[in-house]
Amino acid sequence: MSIIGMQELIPAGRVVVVIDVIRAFTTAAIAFERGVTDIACAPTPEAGRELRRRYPERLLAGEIRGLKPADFDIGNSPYEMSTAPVHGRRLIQTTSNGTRGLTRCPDPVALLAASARNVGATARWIASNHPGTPWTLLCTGRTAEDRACAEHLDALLRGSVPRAADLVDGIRAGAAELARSFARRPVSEVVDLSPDLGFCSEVDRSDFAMVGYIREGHVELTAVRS
Ligand SMILES: O=C(O)[C@H](CS(=O)(=O)O)OP(=O)(O)O
Repeated sequence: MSIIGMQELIPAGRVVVVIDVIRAFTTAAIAFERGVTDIACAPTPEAGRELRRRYPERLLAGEIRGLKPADFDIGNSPYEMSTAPVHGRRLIQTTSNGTRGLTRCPDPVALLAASARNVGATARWIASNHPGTPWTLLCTGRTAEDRACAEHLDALLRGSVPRAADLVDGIRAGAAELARSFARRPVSEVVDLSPDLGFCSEVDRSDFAMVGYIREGHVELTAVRS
């Protein structure tokens, strides 16, 4: 049982949960809530574009340095995803941290993507499907929100009852750290997280785990209710 960062090795024989609260796996959770059927996760923008050449019917979502590239259909924004016409669509998602983290897990017992939005459903899926298997929780960001989500999930998996309010405090602290770092960028590169933070802070709004299957060099996420 461990909580690790992106630089650390992932031990074999684990259920691996890749965590990205701000914003990749909050965006992915909203996509599934709105009727997306599956999400092919790419580690880089070029890999995402390559997947779109292979699957032209899919929408391409994601960011480079937090901003939507002109040739992408949707950014990495939960707010934007909450209004995009995506029902019944298949997506490709590529982001700086979250989708890259998913591809760091070569041979997990099970692979999941999580944010605060589906942390409880993630714990229930693991308890139902892999009781007794050790877990590794991979925080893809360096700021406080992923660590807070990992600690919340770790507590749930151990049978404790963590406080949602503590997780929300961690998300706010992480958002403040990110805002300070964005403020140092040139104006044209500043990312405005404010429309997204409410979505990122809604603990347990999604009632599904996002389970990943490794297919043809990428990870395919589907929403699984337990
Ligand atoms: O879009 C995001 O929130 C980040 C990119 S950045 O760190 O804000 O530039 O990507 P994610 O993979 O969602 O952490």
